[in-house]
Amino acid sequence: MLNLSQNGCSVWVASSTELARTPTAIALGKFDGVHIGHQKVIQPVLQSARGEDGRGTGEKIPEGAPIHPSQSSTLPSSSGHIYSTVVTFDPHPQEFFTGQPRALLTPLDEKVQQLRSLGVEQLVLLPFDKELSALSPQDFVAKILVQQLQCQKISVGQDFCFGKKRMGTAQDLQILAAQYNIPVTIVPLQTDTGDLLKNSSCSNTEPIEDGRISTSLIRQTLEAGDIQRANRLLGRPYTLTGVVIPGQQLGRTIGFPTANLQLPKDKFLPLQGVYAVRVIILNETPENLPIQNLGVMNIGNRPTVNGTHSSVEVHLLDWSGDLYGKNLVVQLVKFLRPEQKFPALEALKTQIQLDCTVAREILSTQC
Ligand SMILES: Nc1ncnc2c1ncn2[C@@H]1O[C@H](COP(=O)(O)OP(=O)(O)OP(=O)(O)O)[C@@H](O)[C@H]1O
Ligand SMILES: Cc1cc2nc3c(=O)[nH]c(=O)nc-3n(C[C@H](O)[C@H](O)[C@H](O)CO)c2cc1C
Repeated sequence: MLNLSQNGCSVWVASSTELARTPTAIALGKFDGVHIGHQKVIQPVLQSARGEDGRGTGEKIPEGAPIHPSQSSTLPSSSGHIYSTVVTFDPHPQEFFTGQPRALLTPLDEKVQQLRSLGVEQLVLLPFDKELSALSPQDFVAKILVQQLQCQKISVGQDFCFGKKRMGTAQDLQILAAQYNIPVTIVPLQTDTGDLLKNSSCSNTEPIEDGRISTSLIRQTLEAGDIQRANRLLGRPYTLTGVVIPGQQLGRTIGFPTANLQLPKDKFLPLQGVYAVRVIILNETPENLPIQNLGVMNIGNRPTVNGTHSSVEVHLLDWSGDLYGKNLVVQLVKFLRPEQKFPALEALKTQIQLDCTVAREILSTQC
């Protein structure tokens, strides 16, 4: 088990049910993106851990309290505390069935950060393998949720499916869990009303998409470069988080040094091209408030300089200094243009200058 801790707040990440802290209030799902639909599913388990629904005492575990991993096997909590827990699958079931690695909106570290900011105490990663995928819905509830995780309450989205061949529905879960006196909240699917309203005023020959907020919709939206919509569906900006690595030291020669980001290899990338972004340089000292900078980012192969591989690089406006080895959080705000091959570096330089002007204008008006 891995304890990721920052500012005294911890999310316990248990890679097996034996390592989980119990009893639990469980939000079940894949939760890639931790978007606003996911957040609604997670909400009820936070309430129960706070004791607002009469289950559990709501007794607070001191933030960052050191818990030794050897103490952490399904210990019933002596305080009566119910751990707000997200239970998910690792690898993503689709990756298991197809054998193809799947790019994620929120790779593990980012998912943990997002869950922490919502107030989740524990993330349990169920190893998705042949054995787990063959469990019947009845066995999944009895063995994993009840026996191993000592679940007191469950929350799922309306389209949740589980067990062998995805046979079990959210309603089945409700019926099965009722046998153990465990209440199940089924959260209705959230829709993107902003776009539904827009669609309803469009010509009626266009297919009206149902606007259901989903990981796939956000991936499509990012692939199309519609960052504003993706951010609305996520309930926060889509971010690329990584460490700055050295490149060919070319950027500085054209007056635009760029921090090259190394991202988790399973991070989902949006449409290639140039973006207006905000950049947080993560401090080594957590007491200091992180500083937010304005910037421009390019995702692409840099055809003008005969680049051989795709890179993600950011130029910070009105900033100078050394970023090598630092961790940056890049928040995407708006797609500006596709990447182009310029006949000469001078033309690229003129274009980047223009990109900076446009980005400055956008970033001064949009969040
Ligand atoms: N405004 C700025 N924005 C981004 N990086 C900056 C800025 N000012 C200074 N730097 C520093 O300069 C480095 C980038 O310089 P430069 O682009 O010349 O070389 P590089 O890292 O080898 O990248 P590339 O291969 O893209 O040229 C950054 O990693 C950072 O340490
Ligand atoms: C805002 C911005 C826009 C860029 N646009 C392009 C582009 O259109 N074509 C290209 O080949 N490289 C582009 N680059 C990458 C550029 O070639 C690279 O930063 C330098 O050559 C240094 O590696 C861009 C970089 C930035 C920061």
